[in-house]
Amino acid sequence: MSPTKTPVLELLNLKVGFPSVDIVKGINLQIHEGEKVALVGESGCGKSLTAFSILRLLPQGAAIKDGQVIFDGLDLATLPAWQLRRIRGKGIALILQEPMTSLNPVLPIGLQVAENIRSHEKISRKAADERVLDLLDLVGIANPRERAKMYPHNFSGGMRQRVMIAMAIACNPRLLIADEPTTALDVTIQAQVMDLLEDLCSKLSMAMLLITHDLGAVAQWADRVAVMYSGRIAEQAPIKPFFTGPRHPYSQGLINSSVEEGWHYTQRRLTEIKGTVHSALGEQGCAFAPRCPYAAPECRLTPPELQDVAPDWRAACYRLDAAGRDLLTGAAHVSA
Ligand SMILES: Nc1ncnc2c1ncn2[C@@H]1O[C@H](COP(=O)(O)OP(=O)(O)OP(=O)(O)O)[C@@H](O)[C@H]1O
Repeated sequence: MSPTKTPVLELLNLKVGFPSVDIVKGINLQIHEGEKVALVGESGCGKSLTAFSILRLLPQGAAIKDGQVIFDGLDLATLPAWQLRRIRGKGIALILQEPMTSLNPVLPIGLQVAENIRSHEKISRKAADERVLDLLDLVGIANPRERAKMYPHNFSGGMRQRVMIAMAIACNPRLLIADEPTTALDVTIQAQVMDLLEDLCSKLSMAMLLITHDLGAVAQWADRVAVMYSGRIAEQAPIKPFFTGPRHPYSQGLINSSVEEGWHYTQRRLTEIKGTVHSALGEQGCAFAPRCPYAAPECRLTPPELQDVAPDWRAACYRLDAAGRDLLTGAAHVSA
C-alpha cells in the first residue's frame, strides 16, 4: 500500500519504440510520494526504455510514440526541452548501473557534485562546497573533506555509486529512478547500496522507481512491484501479496524460477521461463500465451487489459481465475 495517495509520477498509456517496432506498448503506472516501486521483467521487455522515456533520455532512434508522462502537473513527453532540463536532476534524478560512465574521470568528485548543484540552484561556490561535504557524509563517504578532492579512479565501484547517489540527491529530487543500480557492484556491496537508497528515500521523502532483475531485493526493499512482459504491465501489486500469491501466470513463473530460502538478497538474476519472449512484431493476443500453461483460445485474440484483483492490485490475464485456483490448491504453476 502506498504511504500517501498523491502520485508523484503518472505514466498514461505510454508507448515507446523505434521507427519499425513498438517496445513499450501502452503502460499505465503511478508512483506515489515516498513510494518505492520496482519494475521487473525479463531482459528486453522494455524496462529501461520506460525509465529513460520519463526524462526523455532515450537511446538514438527511440522515441515516445504516444501517451503522457505526468510529473507536477506537466506532461514531460511534450514539455519544451528547456523546461525539461530544469526537471532533470532537480525534480527527477537518475542513477545508472555503471557510475564510471556518468562521472568525469579528470575532475575531482567534489567539484562534480558541486557543479551539479550549481547548475540547478543559484548558490555560491562556497555554499555548494559545504553542501557537497554534507551529501558525501549522508551517503556514507568518510572524511568527506579529503575525499571530495579525489578523482573517480581513486574510489571503489561501491564508493563511486555512493558518489553518484550523492549527485542524484543533491537537489532533493522528488523521484529517483535507479536502473539496475547495483548490478555492476560486488555482491557484498550490493546490499549496502540498496540499504543506503532505502534510508535516503525515507529520510528525504523521496519516491523511487527501481529497475532490477533481483527479486530478492524487490521483496526486501520495494513497496510495490510492476511486472512487465513484452512491453506491457502484466501485474502490479503491493509486495506482500505479490510474493505470497502472484496472480498472473508470468509472475508465478518468475517467482517459481527465482525463489530460494527467504527473500534476502539472493543475488540471483531471473532465470528463464520455458519458451522465449514473444516477438515484438506482429503480436496478437496475450504475448505470454505461447508460454502459458493456462492459455485458452481467447488469449490468442486480443491482449488482455489490467483488471482488479484486490485494492491496489491488478493483473492482465483472461485466466486469472484458473491461475488463482491452482495457487490456492497448490497445483503446479508455471515453472522454469
Ligand atoms: N535500434 C533498435 N531497433 C529496434 N529495437 C531495438 C533497437 N535497440 C534496442 N531494441 C530493442 O529494445 C528492447 C530494449 O528494451 P529495454 O532496454 O528497455 O529492455 P530491458 O527490459 O531494460 O532489458 P534489460 O533488462 O536487458 O536491460 C530490446 O527488445 C531490443 O531488442
